[in-house]
Formats: sequence, structure tokens, C-alpha cells
Amino acid sequence: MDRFLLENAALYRKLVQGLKPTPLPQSEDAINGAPNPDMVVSARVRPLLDEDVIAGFPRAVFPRSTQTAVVDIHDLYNHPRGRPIIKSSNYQVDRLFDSKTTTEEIYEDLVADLVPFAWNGGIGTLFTYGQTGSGKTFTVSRLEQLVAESLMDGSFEGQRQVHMTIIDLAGNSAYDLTNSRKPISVLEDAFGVTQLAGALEHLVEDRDEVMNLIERATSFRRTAPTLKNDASSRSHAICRIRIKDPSTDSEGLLYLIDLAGSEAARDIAKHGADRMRETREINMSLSVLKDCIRGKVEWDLLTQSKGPKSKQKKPHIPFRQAALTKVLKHVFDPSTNRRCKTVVIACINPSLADTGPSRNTLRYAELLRVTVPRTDTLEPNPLVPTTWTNGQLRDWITKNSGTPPVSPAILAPRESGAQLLRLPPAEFESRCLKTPGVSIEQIKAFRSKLWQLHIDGQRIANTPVSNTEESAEPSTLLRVENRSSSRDLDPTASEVPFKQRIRPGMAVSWHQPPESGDSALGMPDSLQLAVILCPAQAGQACIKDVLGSVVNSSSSEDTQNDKECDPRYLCALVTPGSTAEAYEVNLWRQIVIDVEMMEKEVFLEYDAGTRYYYISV
Ligand SMILES: Nc1ncnc2c1ncn2[C@@H]1O[C@H](COP(=O)(O)OP(=O)(O)OP(=O)(O)O)[C@@H](O)[C@H]1O
Repeated sequence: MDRFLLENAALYRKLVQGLKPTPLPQSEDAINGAPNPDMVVSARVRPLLDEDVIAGFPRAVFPRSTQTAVVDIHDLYNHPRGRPIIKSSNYQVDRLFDSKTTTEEIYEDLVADLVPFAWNGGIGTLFTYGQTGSGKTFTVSRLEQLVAESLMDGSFEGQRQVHMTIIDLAGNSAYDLTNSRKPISVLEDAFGVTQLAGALEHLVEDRDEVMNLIERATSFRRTAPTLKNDASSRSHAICRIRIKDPSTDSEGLLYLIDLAGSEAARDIAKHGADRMRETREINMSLSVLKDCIRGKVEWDLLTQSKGPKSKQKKPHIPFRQAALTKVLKHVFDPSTNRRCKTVVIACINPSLADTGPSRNTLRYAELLRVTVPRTDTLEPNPLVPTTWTNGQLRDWITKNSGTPPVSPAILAPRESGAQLLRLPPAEFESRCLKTPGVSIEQIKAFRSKLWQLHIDGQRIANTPVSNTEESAEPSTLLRVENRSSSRDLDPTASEVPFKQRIRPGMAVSWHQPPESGDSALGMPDSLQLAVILCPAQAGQACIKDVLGSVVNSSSSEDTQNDKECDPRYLCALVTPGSTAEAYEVNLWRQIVIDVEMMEKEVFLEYDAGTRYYYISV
């Protein structure tokens, strides 16, 4: 085959030059949806290397100049009756980098965002994959350096402890690359957490420490010669960076993964049995990885979609089927409910000798793409942020984020309204703070405003349009059914001081008398919130609250005293959730609160997506 290609290289060049632009494929995005900003699938076409040029193989992979992120591969085929012919195929990815793009440009475009995302508690994952010799290690090793520089340059808000582990996986065996490639075990503990038993986790404090670890790991990476690349890696190298916030005990994760090369059948044919088995294992783990990536994206889309979820089939995420995906359990297990951003870089060798594997790599890339429903096909509604396109969102940010306005290009470079609502609060804050002059109070009020609009927007979206006057009554009932807010239904209620209109379901902030001992409730001193359940007198004599106090003390001897005191209410405690600014209502942690101890009414809004309550203004 190689001989046929070399003999016809000049003809091939001529035929490719004479090719008329093939009709553009109808963009899948135009039909199905928009690219998903939480899962970006890109391709990088490396330049032809000197050895390719010397061997005489021409370039066969051509990024389209007329259509973004579409690449053509032109193959040369031997025609049985006549001269060789060209067969072309084209592939669509989210982002395409041609041979002139530098790794620094790719970092800025794709990877730079993952670092603050993980710094603020998210899980950022980067994969490079492709045929051996296509530039995976070249790409990921420079990206690792750039991540280390960004992570350690002190530009992010707050203190973090950064821990690094670097392992590699060859088949089902795992090794610690920072500890002389000592074998380790990938285990799931009793709590379902994947443990890398025996792997060292290094606390790193500056860029040089990170770079030393990466260099040490590279030198221990197991390699075996392949036909394509003398230093080909035959294992998946996983660099895990755990970023812990000591003030909240929460942590973000960053995975940088250089996947083992998938070899072409032509190359495998010349291997021994061991290498064949190894190759099969690599290809199997890549296939499980693909199923997990797609499954997770589909799962996320399902949980964000409207409509009865119980009737929709949940995608299967087979993360236990391969050691690679077991290590990445945090990313794929839907029960962990963590926010994830994933970037895939498919590396492409442009040589005509390698069009088969290049086509496979790009086909795999296309399979990883799961588009999100286009918000511009939903009827846009200025009152429903989930229907906003990026343009509408940017416009709203400019007009509603206060003075100075938050830069929409920094806060929402690509996101739609629905996607911005899913941004973790810390990430939202840190993006806003990049606009000079913006204060933290301004950001909190701005975020509350967006959420308030979103919650009101959900009500609008859920309320059927009523055409008749008689329907006014049922529609009010529907509003009550769909309530997700502690606000009084009567819009004029706020004109009356809250202590004169206390009702079940009202949320209040309150302060404990110092003598009652703050620690008894295990609540942060700064915040005491509760939801009113009923007057304390409604409780039976034997009922006690979480502090062990009798709820209805009017049944005791102090009846007369009590009647003279301020009324008291049995309330449910509101406690912070696992993410910033999110709260849980603890119906079974009840406490009696004197009206005198109540400070003000607060509005709690329930978000069905995260199942937490948020305070709105
Ligand atoms: N964008 C690029 N610009 C210049 N040279 C590149 C580029 N990408 C890769 N190369 C060169 O191509 C060769 C193969 O690259 P690399 O080792 O990164 O491949 P690989 O995909 O990691 O292969 P394997 O899976 O076998 O490890 C190297 O010599 C590398 O320097």
C-alpha cells in the first residue's frame, strides 16, 4: 500500500489541487443542537514531520477554510479500470487546530478555564488521544507545564492546598510514576470512593515542585517500540491534581490524561501475542471511555431537561468496566453529582500513509460529541433565562450587573442562560471579580437577581396559558402547587412588619442568646436561619426540640409567665449545603425560637436542579 501511495504521490497532489470544494455537509449542530461548553471535543492536526517529508508521503488532512471545525481527509484508491481516484470524507468537531496552532494557543482557548474551575471546586478533565506518533504526548506535556504555571502563579483568590498524583495504567495494572513505577491498586472503598492504594500523593507548593514531579513521571513512563513512534507510550498516563480549600474542606480536581495510542491494524499485524493483547486492552478501555463520556453528558442533559424524568430512560455509564474509567469515577459516577468540564483533544497525523487511523480518530471524536438542545429554537422569553442564547445573556449581564457592569465576555464567553445558571457559585464569583472595580456585594446581589428571575421564569414556563377569564382561579391554584419560594403569595405583604404576619413556611434569620451555647446546634456563628412550622403552643407537652427544651412550655407551671412573654414558634433549622450559598431545610431538626430572637424575614428559593435552597433578595 505504502508503495502504491509513494508511486502516485505526484498524481495525488495534482488531484487534490484540482478538487472542487465538496458540498458542505449539513451541520449536525444546525439540526440537533449547539456544542456543549462542558464537553468540548477538539482535534489538532500536527505538521508533517521531517521524516514524513523524507519518506515522500504528502499531506492528506485538510482543515476547511470555509467552514469552522470541519476537516477533510482525501484518500487515494487504486481503481481497477483506470487511474487511481480520490475518495474524501469529512468530520465535524467543536474546535479544530491546524498545524500552525501552538500549544500555548490551544491552552488559552481550551484549557485555561479548567484551572479556575477546579480551583473553585469543579472537576476539570483533559484527554489527548489518537494514533501513536500523532502528537498526544507533545501536546499534553506542554499543557501540563502551562497548567502548573497558572496554578502556582498566585493569581487565584483564596488559599488552597495542591496535591499531585501521577500514575499510569497498562491494561488492568496500575503504577505510581512518581515512585519508581511501583505497582499500586485501584480499589473502591466501603463508601464507594476509588482509592489509588499505594500511590504517593505529593503536596506541592510551587511551580518547580510540580515540574520536577512531571519530569520524574515522564522518565518512568513505560515505553515499548512501535513501528510509528520509537518512544511510543503503551499506557494511559494520568496526572491528578487535587485542589483542597482548607477553609471549607471542599476540593476540586484536575485530571490531565495522555491516553495510550490506539494502533492501526497494519501495525498490530507485526506484533507478538503480548503486544496484541495489550493493544486489545487499550482499545477496549478507549471504547468504555467513550461510552462513559457520552453517558455522563446524556445524563447531565436529562437531569437538566424539563418534563417527567421518571419516564425517560437513564443512560448507562459503565465506569466500572475498565481501570481507566474506575480511576475517573469522580467524573463519571452520576451519584457524585459533581460539576464537570471535559476537554478532549484528538491528535491527527496528517500523512497520506496514515489516513485510516486518522479517520478512526476523527470518527471517535464525533462519537464523543453530544450536543445540547439549542436554546435559540426554544421560544426566547426575556423573563425565562433558560431560553436565552449567549447573545441575549450577554446583553442581560451588561444591563443588570450593576456599576461597573460585569464584563459579559469574561463571565459568559460561550454559555447560554441555562449553562450560566449551572456554574458553581465560586466560579461565578471568580469570573465576575475579573472585571475591575466589581465588588463582592455587587456580585452577590447580581447573582441573586439572576436566580430570582430564573425561579420566576420556571413558574412562567410551568403555568399553562389561560385563554378564558374563568381560568383565573385554577391558574392561581397552580401557582400555589408549583411554589418553590418562601415568599408570601400576597405581594402587598411586605408592607406589614414581618413579626405581625408570621405564618408557617416563612423563613427568618435569628440570633441565639449567648447563654444558650452556640455550639449546641453546630451552626456557623455568622448565620442562623430557620423556617417557621407552627406556634410552640400547638405542640404536645412531651415534645422536645433539638436542644432538649420542652416545646410547649405553656403546659407547665410557668403558664402565666409565658403568656406575658413574646410568642414562641417551633421552627425547622436551615443549614448550609455542600456548595457555597446553598442551604438545606432540616425538617427534623426543630427548635423553639422566641419572636424576640427573630431578626428579619429572608426569602428562600428552591432549585429543583441542585435540590438546594438559595437566599434571594
Ligand atoms: N504540533 C507539533 N509540532 C511539531 N512536532 C510535533 C507536533 N506534534 C507532535 N510532534 C512530534 O511528533 C512526534 C510524535 O509525537 P508524540 O510522541 O507526542 O506522539 P504520541 O501521540 O504521544 O505517540 P505515542 O502514543 O506513541 O506516545 C514527536 O517527535 C513530536 O515532537
